[in-house]
Amino acid sequence: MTTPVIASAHELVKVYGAGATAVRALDGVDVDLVRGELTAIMGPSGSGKSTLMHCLAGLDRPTSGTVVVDGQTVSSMSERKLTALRRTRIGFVFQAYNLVPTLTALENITLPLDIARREVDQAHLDLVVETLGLTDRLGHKPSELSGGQQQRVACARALVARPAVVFADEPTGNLDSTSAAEVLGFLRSSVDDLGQSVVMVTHDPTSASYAHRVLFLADGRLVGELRDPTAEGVLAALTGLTARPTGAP
Ligand SMILES: Nc1ncnc2c1ncn2[C@@H]1O[C@H](COP(=O)(O)OP(=O)(O)OP(=O)(O)O)[C@@H](O)[C@H]1O
Repeated sequence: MTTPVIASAHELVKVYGAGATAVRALDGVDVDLVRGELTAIMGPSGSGKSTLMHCLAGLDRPTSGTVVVDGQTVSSMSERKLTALRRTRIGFVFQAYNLVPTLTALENITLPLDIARREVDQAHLDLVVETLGLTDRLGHKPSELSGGQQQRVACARALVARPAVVFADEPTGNLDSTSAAEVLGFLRSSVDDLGQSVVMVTHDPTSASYAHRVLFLADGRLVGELRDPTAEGVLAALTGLTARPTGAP
């Protein structure tokens, strides 16, 4: 049975370093992320957004607390199982695209499936490629593509294996506003039309307004959320957060 929760954190704590220089990047985060939604994580610089995403995605181990993704307890998994989970059930989109320069767009898109020796579902590949407007760019190398096109290739690569959830870390951080709108529109339609679940870290209120739900972090804690946000609403919430005195509850 599929639950409505695709990923959850319970009493999640992440401390970097030790002693006087220790940094409590996450300070007891409890959250359920809903399947079939685009969730944005926002907050001031250093509030723990990337750390939360990395712990949820199994890229980083929490100091304490529990992370469950797609029904599996990631926080206590062996490294070998975690690698398998990341490869088969989780898709990633990074700010820097991370495409292989010597491969064509198509080869980049199918690379994770090729590495996992899984067959390409041609109909799904065609759908993803068409939705992303990449059909006539498949034979191009990354250096022959614009930044927006490269990021769309990275999105296609994340989606083609039908992961349970896609984690995107500042996916539009390097893009102009037109390309950013295309990529965000696609991430949203991958949820609305393809049934994907997507979690995205962003600094940008306009980007966050594409989400179904925005979570706000401050000082390693979840301090609020907005449903069906507007860019203005997100900006107002963020302004309230940055105006908080340091260490305020
Ligand atoms: N590997 C690390 N070692 C030590 N401290 C770290 C490490 N990674 C993050 N931190 C610290 O943990 C805190 C949270 O960092 P994190 O990168 O999660 O914040 P963020 O909200 O994503 O910030 P930004 O918006 O600037 O990217 C910060 O104080 C940061 O300096």
